[in-house]
Amino acid sequence: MDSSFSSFSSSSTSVDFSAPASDHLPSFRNCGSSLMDCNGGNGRDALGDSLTGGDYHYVLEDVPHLTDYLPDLPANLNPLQDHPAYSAVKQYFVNVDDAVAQNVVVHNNSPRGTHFRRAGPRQKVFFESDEVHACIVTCGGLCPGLNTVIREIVCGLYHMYGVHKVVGIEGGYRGFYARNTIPLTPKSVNNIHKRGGTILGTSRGGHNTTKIVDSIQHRGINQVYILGGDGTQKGAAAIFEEIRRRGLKVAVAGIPKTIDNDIPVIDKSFGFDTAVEEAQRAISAAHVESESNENGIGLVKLMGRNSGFIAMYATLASRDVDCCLIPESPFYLEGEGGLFEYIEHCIKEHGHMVIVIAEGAGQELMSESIHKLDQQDASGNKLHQDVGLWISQQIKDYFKEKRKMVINLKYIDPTYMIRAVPSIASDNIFCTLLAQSAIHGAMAGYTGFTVGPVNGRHAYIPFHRIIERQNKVVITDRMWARLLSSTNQPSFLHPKHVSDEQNDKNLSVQLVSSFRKENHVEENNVKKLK
Ligand SMILES: Nc1ncnc2c1ncn2[C@@H]1O[C@H](COP(=O)(O)OP(=O)(O)O)[C@@H](O)[C@H]1O
Ligand SMILES: O=P(O)(O)OC[C@H]1O[C@](O)(COP(=O)(O)O)[C@@H](O)[C@@H]1O
Ligand SMILES: [Mg+2]
Repeated sequence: MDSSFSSFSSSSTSVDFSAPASDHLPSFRNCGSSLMDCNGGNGRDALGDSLTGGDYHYVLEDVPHLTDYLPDLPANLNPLQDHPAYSAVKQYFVNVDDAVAQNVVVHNNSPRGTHFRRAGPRQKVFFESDEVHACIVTCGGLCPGLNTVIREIVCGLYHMYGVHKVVGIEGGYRGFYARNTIPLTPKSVNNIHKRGGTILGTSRGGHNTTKIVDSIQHRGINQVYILGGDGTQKGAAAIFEEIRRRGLKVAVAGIPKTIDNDIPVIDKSFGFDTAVEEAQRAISAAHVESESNENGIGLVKLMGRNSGFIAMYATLASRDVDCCLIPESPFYLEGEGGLFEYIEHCIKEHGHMVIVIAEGAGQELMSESIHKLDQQDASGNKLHQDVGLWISQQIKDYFKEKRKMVINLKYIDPTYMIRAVPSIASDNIFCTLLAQSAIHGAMAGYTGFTVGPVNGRHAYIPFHRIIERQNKVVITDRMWARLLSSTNQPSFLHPKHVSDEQNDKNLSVQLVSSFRKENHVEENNVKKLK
């Protein structure tokens, strides 16, 4: 095998079709969490030669199908073929072997690499319309667009597939076993997309796989639509495994929700654009305040627990921001090239400045200067200390005590306002497509998948690819370089400290401490912070 192939096979269960067609087993591919014969006797269309025996280095990271463990499941023709709106569409159904490439930037000798099954309606469905009993649950933090996805799942099931039994699970995962369900109809959800939040309620914690699957089984639910972030998708994967173990005809579909944009593989999560848009209002306010006061500093804290995408994109969009601090890019306060020096430069040069800080930035600095509290939320996510308040105080103290300068710092914390708003128009369309892709996948018998755009095309992605890591800003990528060039802020890093391992979770700390050691910043800095 060509050694270059290894970089394309990020999952340990990936199957390599790189060998010549005659050499490999054409019916094998990666079906979610286990390797299966997905081609024989399972009622599914066989994969065409183009998928399995075509060009070299083609990997399909496929999702499970109900017929993988229920081989005698009968298929029916998709009712959409008689639907007045869709039947006129040329090629409305996706081809059975359509796949979406994970890598679209290639060289003339590149392997074809990893692909995901393309989302969309299939000619064959594995559920009769009147047999479907679907449920929808929303888990984790809020995100603009949740209600739109709920609405579009309900309306899509009703209007595209004639499904009339859809219920909502109240209050996140624990609602499966602790609450009654809410009947959902196109009428009851008609206006919900105009509201922020989730009409179903949400929660952290409370994931009990056995109790949840008992409830699904007991209620006769056979399609489960799960809206949530990385934690939720882990929970969805556990639910799917238990359903498969029990041999139930229940499709489990995940719809990725995260305002932090921390879910990997997909291009972007819904609500993210709304959040960036809403953040502009806070940044503009910070700019106005800072411009109007002598030595004004406007400081805005935005969400981003481990990933700084909202801060980065809001900064790039605004152009009013002079410094953006994110969890992925360590920084330091004092000394040459530090934040304080840069603030002083901006104030002297322009008379004011705007700083955007993501909530997860600078946590390692804070823990050096204040008592560290190792707290978690009910889902096990690390609870951060308020970096906005902390850094405001650090800046004020430094300029008052060390520089004898009067500064006017205005701290704006719009975090919950940003995620509680209704989604903007482009997110509404995105939510609609996600909901419809999820419905088509479940009706076609796929299960154990998350739906999302990969290079602009919706795909079914196995859970393990979604939950194996978090999506982070790569500070050696062009986007971060664009940000640095737009704000003119220091990178806070010596180039030699930036390695390929930069997304290692310990790297922030390593980078900061190695920088300090080499530049003798530690003594001066940490003591002063204390
Ligand atoms: N590893 C896990 N296994 C099973 N369930 C999980 C796991 N991590 C989180 N969950 C559940 O998923 C739900 C949402 O997780 P959380 O991390 O709060 O939000 P998000 O899904 O937005 O990341 C919670 O109900 C939590 O109990
Ligand atoms: O206060 P809450 O509701 O726990 O939410 C805070 C967290 O929720 C988020 O907005 C999103 O997190 P999730 O996507 O994991 O739900 C984070 O940015 C933030 O740290
Ligand atoms: Mg999360």
